[in-house]
Amino acid sequence: MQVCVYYLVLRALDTVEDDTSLDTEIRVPILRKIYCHFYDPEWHFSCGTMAFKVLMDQFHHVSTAFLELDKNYQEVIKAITKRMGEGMAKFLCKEVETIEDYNEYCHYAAGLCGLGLSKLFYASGREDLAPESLSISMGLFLQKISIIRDYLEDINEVPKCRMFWPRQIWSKYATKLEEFKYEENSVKAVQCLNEMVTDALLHAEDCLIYMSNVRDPGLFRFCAIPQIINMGNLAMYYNNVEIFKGVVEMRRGLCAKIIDQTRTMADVYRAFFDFCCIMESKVDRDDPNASTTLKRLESISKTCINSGTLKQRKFYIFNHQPEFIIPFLITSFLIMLAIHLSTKIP
Ligand SMILES: CC(C)=CCC/C(C)=C/CC/C(C)=C/COP(=O)(O)OP(=O)(O)O
Repeated sequence: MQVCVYYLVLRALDTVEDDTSLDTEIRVPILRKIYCHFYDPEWHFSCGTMAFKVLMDQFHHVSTAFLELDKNYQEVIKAITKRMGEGMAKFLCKEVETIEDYNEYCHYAAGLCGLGLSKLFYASGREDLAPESLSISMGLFLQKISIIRDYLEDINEVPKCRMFWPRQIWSKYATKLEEFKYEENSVKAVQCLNEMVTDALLHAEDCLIYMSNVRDPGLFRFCAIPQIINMGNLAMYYNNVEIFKGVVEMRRGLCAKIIDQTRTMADVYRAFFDFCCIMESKVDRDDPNASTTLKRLESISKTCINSGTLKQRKFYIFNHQPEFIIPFLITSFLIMLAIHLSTKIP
């Protein structure tokens, strides 16, 4: 229940932050003060679209549920919402220029979410309190991959584009971030993408340490499944020009397999190791960041190998093969059946 309320509260913050149809001057005070409205069951603020609009229009359900939580949980949720709202408000008025800004923005948008979750796990008595920096890395790793994936959506946002890729990185490859949308800039766009992926890889090892310390099986799956999907997405985005053309998403079958088969830390090491191998195989030696990328991948792979748990290797690597073969076999069978039946019918 506490995680559900926490999610809805943070989703409300995100909805206010994302609604570019509202002026910054309107959104900033809402972001800064939303935590005060948890105590006012009448409060709501109409913004966002679809399910997010329903959430905002009927926010009283969230505040009612919030007030039913234990005081310990309320304090954690309130404190994180306050800090996150402040940070998001800061970045509505400021561009992400440097890598330091990028890390700071991701800290507010997701690092704090990780910190709050660790505090909720601790308050529930199911976990020890995780070190802050590891909790923050769990959020940063997810957030950075989300920012990489959303390049096109953010740049095409109306009425005003949004830019979370740091200028310090993209300015090495373009004079304007939107240049990456155009086919003729594909080579530079992919080089920039690869640098963004290489930067995100910095958080993978912290995530492995964090997850290796989670004891409760339910909480472990809650943490591990999104991180494996995240690492798989990162492998898919690396060196992939499609990021600049539309949505690139992991196949649902592979997501389902991850959800179904993730139980222990050995499953996480195996997945991270396989996705590192996939990325390694995609590194173009002429890429300006190739050696840094390879170094980071090697370091993550070593952590997985040193865990001593990699028995069933290449679990995710070869899996696309059967998924390709099955539709092929079904089609072949249907064709043969059709031929057979056509010879029987006079
Ligand atoms: C300790 C621990 C378990 C930490 C995890 C912290 C956590 C869940 C951070 C959220 C990160 C993230 C990418 C949110 C956006 O989701 P989205 O893809 O729905 O984003 P969007 O709709 O805003 O694009």
